[in-house]
Amino acid sequence: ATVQTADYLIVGGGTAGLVLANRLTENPAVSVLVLEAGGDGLGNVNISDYTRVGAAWGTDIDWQFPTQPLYYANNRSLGSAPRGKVLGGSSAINGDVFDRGDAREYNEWQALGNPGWNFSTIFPAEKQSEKFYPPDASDDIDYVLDRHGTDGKVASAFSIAAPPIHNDIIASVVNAGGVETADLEGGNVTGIAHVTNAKLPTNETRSTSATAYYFPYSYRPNFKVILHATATKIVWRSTTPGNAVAGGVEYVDQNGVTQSVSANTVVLSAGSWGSPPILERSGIGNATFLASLGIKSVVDLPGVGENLSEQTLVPMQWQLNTSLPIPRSPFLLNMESIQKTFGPDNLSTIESLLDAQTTSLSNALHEAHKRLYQAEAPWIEQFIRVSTPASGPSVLSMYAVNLHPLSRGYVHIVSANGTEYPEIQYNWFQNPFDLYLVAAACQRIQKIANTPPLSGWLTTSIAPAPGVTDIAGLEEHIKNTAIQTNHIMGSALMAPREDGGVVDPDLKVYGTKNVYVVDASVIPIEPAAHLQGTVYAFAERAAELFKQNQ
Ligand SMILES: Cc1cc2nc3c(=O)[nH]c(=O)nc-3n(C[C@H](O)[C@H](O)[C@H](O)COP(=O)(O)OP(=O)(O)OC[C@H]3O[C@@H](n4cnc5c(N)ncnc54)[C@H](O)[C@@H]3O)c2cc1C
Repeated sequence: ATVQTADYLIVGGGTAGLVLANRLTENPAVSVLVLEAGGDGLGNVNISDYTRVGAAWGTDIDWQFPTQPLYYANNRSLGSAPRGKVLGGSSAINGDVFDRGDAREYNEWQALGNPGWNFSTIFPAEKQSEKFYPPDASDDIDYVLDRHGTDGKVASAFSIAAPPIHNDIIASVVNAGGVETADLEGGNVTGIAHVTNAKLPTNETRSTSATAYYFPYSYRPNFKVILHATATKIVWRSTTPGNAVAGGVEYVDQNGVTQSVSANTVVLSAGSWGSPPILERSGIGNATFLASLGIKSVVDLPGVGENLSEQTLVPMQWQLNTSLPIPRSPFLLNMESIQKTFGPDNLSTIESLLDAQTTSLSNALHEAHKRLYQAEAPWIEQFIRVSTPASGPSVLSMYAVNLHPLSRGYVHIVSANGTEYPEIQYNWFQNPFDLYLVAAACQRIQKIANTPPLSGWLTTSIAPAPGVTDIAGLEEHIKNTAIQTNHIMGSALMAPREDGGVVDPDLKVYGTKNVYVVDASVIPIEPAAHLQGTVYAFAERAAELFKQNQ
């Protein structure tokens, strides 16, 4: 086997991994080696054309992770779930929405026992990651420049001009008691506004972590990437209890041959379904579970693979009375608190459901969610777009997204075999709070749709069927139609060890001397946003920490 060495070995050249690799290699004295299971993706139009959302799913640049049937949603199967298997990772195949979370959410990262992780450190990291291109005045899209970064690496811009119906959608949200905001960035994510894409407007191509953080810097001699290299497990130099030392990583190359690389520091950036399985195969996880698979325990860490969080998305759609001359409009996002969703007089049932601890959510996370509620943090997103099929009238979609689900799933290996898919269970709606909340969110969307001037555009409801307006009927609609946002996180939680944590605030895995996780799996509280903007900011801040600790 070929042996290469580096100061830092980063497993996964995805969204977070390439940010860290880029920032560390700014110092020519530091060498970084990235192992990426996929290829470079160069020339793949399903990556570069950001409007082709979904075209890459099910192809060779998608992992196509199998998922378990949803026990609490009529045992429905979602089949396989997409994750990017290519340089850039999921930033290369995602929906390309680019936005960030609320200050109240980032401050809860710190309140959970992670000093230094709060809005005052994340906001500068957000700006550091972004290069914002303001829209033309003729596009009729508001923004606030100082909420954006203008000097960072990920290009962001609004997509095409908004059609006139958008002003009526905004007016109906306001008429139904909501608020309009000029720009959802900057830490107060409340109200309705347009949202940017990660794209370079000069040539209308997608900005990924590979186009932003790798390709322009691949000339650096200290920044090496091995493609088609699937890491299987950590190779230990010593397994002294409480202080295990990694010597490197084993991987399978494109010919199926096992190779190894050595490094002073091992960083897992293989994503929320990629990093926990590598830890488990390396002996880090629930010791009893690992013993059942014949794996010797190195660190007994029951939080590994647990606490998997995924925001659900429920379709609410109406037929328009006209066919608009656009295939699809840009996205509008309306972010609202639970108090807004229910109205002030209808909170008692949801409060008692929120108080009940019925899931595997740790007490610390449960308390954090209660504080978010008290602070009236954004909790429900309405993800809004108008699209026009090849024939027939246009369709208004106002998806209901639960930003802070209490139900938690898991990802665990099924054998010690390094390339076998893990078992993934989302566990949606295990906690009745989630189902009831989303049903009320659907009613809130129906109220907005029935409010002028938007109501004047709409004919029949497509989803759910016309007349389904009561909580019970909407709960069935939710169970039968909820799909992923693909914002998975939390499966290698940054939290105190006694609260199910896997990494400490320096992102170091408990019980090890030199193993870290830097990807969405450590993020402890969901942002009121689509996840990539937060992952970029998180990884920028992680890189700062690594540099400080060098
Ligand atoms: C279909 C889809 C749509 C989405 N839509 C949006 C959206 O519109 N807006 C938004 O903000 N967010 C969106 N997201 C979420 C966002 O893209 C992710 O949260 C984010 O990219 C995750 O970053 P990450 O670094 O944790 O993982 P990833 O970017 O997935 O990186 C993990 C990397 O590790 C590699 N890897 C995994 N295992 C191994 C191994 N064993 N050996 C070597 N390499 C390995 C993978 O190939 C990949 O390159 C979407 C995600 C998906 C999948």
